[in-house]
Amino acid sequence: MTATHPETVEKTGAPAAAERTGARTSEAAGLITGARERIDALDDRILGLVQERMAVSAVIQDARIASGGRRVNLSRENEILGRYSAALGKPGTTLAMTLLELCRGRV
Ligand SMILES: O=C(O)C(=O)C[C@]1(C(=O)O)C=C[C@@H](O)C=C1
Repeated sequence: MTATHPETVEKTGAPAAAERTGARTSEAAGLITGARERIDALDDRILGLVQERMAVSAVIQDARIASGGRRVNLSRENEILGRYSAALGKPGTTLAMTLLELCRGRV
């Protein structure tokens, strides 16, 4: 919870746009507010895709385990880590490891 300076609180009780965004002009505050809406929409899609990935991964793991195999397939994980690393560098590797943990749990 962040404190709001009393002068920035409008009658609605909502902080002014400048306070919400950190901008020093109303133009910048308007741009930031619009761009944040786009980011929220993108994050909604990313979260939906992560949940979809988890569901597809579970289908694969369940089939492999039911056939007598193991939950984890390290050579496939290395392929995935390589793709994320090639696209995004070291943080991509971290992101891929987080996705894999969400999909198959901790190993
Ligand atoms: O591709 C597989 O074989 C999967 O089981 C999916 C998945 C993944 O989420 O990408 C999950 C666990 C495995 O260790 C490797 C990859």
